Amino acid sequence: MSNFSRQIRFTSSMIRGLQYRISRSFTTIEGHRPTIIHKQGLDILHDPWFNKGTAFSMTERDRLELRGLLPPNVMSNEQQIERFMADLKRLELNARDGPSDTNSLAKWRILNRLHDRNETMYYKVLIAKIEEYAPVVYTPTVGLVCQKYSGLFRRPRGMYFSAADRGEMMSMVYNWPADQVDMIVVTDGSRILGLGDLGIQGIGISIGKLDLYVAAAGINPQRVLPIMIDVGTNNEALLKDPLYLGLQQHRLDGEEYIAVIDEFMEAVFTRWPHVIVQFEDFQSKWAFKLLQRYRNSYRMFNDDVQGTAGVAIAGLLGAVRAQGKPMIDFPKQKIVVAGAGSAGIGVLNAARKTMARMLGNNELAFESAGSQFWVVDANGLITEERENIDDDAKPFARKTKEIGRQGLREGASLVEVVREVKPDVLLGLSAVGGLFSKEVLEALRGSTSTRPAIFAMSNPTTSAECTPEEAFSIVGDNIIFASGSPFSDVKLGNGHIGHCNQGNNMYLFPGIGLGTLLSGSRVVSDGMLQAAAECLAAYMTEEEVLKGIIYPSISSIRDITKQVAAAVITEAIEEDLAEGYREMDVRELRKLNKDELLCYVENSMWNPDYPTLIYKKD
Ligand SMILES: NC(=O)c1ccc[n+]([C@@H]2O[C@H](COP(=O)([O-])OP(=O)(O)OC[C@H]3O[C@@H](n4cnc5c(N)ncnc54)[C@H](O)[C@@H]3O)[C@@H](O)[C@H]2O)c1
Ligand SMILES: O=C(O)C[C@H](O)C(=O)O
Ligand SMILES: [Mg+2]
Repeated sequence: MSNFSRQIRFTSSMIRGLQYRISRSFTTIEGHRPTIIHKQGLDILHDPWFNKGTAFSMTERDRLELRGLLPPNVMSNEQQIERFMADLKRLELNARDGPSDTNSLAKWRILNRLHDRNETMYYKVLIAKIEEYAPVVYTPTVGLVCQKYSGLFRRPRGMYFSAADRGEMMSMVYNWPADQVDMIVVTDGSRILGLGDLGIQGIGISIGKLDLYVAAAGINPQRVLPIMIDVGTNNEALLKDPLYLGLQQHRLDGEEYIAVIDEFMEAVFTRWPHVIVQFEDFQSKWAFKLLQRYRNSYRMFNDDVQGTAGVAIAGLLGAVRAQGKPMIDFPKQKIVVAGAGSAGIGVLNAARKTMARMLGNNELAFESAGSQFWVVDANGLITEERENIDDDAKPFARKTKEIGRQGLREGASLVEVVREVKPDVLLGLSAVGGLFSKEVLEALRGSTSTRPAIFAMSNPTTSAECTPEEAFSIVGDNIIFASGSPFSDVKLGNGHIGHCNQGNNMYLFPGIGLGTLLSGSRVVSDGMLQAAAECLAAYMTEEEVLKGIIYPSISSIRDITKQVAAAVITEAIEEDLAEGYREMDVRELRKLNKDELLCYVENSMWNPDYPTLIYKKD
């Protein structure tokens, strides 16, 4: 559409200006160029990208034929937000007993309606109050939203490709109005958080992830696209629900399934050759296969496999430092992992590689690193005796002889494994709420570590393997604790605080996406992912980790994302993958020193400021 192309042209010239500024100084003052639009009056007020509501100045109201269409008192940005927040604050006052599902959903509705009518203000609120509202637009409330999506759906957001669209996708992509899309988050709804198959309703997770792309990575909201690929659902309740909005058929499988995803990938990359596609919440069965299928030919990554792995590595290294040891001691950690799905296996592979690198990066080192992990799934401890073992889990199956010596056996329960292994780290990616029961946590008291670490990473809150209260009260005040969904810190008896870190892939995926975009790399390489993880690990100071703070606060997510993106770009340049982005071609990119690169990243981030609007006839 012409609006979009105009916007894009302006952004290009802004980047040119930016290059100039980078060469002159490192200030980040963004000149606000006007935006030319081709609509007037009510059409503007009904367009969430241009609507400023009561904040339209009188001159703009005259210029855009808005006079009389709004109440006369022009509000400042601050007043506008204050008026909006009043609704949300009322809800908070009504929720004295803590957040209830009804209350969280009510907050989501209020924010979602704002998103529908005024994008700039929505992101202004989200960025300014990310600590308060990430739990509403992202985990845990987004889980609830997905569970109820068929009922909550009002206005469409994003695109739906279904099994019924086979053969049509190449033309369907042109129904999306934007000529430029930077970031797609796609799901098939088959494993939404720890809530299982939610079919088409899983689109909520793509929307939530992209909200973080805008808020944390400053991706322009006009260039993000949430996508749901509806290949059916195996959720019997949804199949029977007459109000379910998706295809009421069982999921496609095998070649038929792959054909749909192949067609989708070809279609989106034909229309937007530079887009980055993040795969989200695909059941493990497909997560790895699709990643292997596409990662060398498309700009894509799987957040659950690769983003989670990096966040876990950063946390695991933080836990080593919190024990007062150097990171290089990581290969000595004994790690029990509960869950061998896309997330668990992703973490295991990355942790093993990291250990192997520290041990000398040879075959022997890789073998030796493998012996630091004990993996427990729904059928207990995984050993070489396991029948029909998944190829992805096979490298982590324990040898029968070895575990015999440890007093363990195939299928041993989690509590038995923890009791016998006495691990330094207990990490859960099982999607089973409460899996780290009193018995399991009591067994962890026998850990040989001075500061055992517990990662209850499953989402949403109801799927967390344990709460921080349970962990601190049963295992002890000295533990390190992280959970996937947010929990409050715990007050410990001695007046100290038991820190509840949020170990969530939100600390990496926005930076991986932004870094890939700005580097112009055609693929997301292992090295780029590793650089992202190392950057997050290095973000925490010695003082913080010794206090048990191994992940940053979400309030600094924009800064973390900037650093991660710069690390990803640097690695892409080093691996000769970078091709540059728009006017910042790779030669220019190579010339930037570290500070200049950070400045370039920051200047490339979209900020939620109302642009001056100028009307021009189409
Ligand atoms: N914190 C994060 O950033 C993050 C990132 C990705 C995924 N996750 C969470 O991880 C969870 C798992 O995701 P996934 O894609 O790997 O799911 P999945 O369903 O593929 O895997 C779950 C695994 O847990 C195992 N399991 C089930 N019951 C168990 C039990 N009683 N004891 C031990 N293991 C058991 C299953 O056998 C399977 O191996 C989800 O809740 C998801 O929200 C969190
Ligand atoms: O969505 C999240 O909060 C993290 C992760 O991607 C998950 O699937 O749980
Ligand atoms: Mg996910």
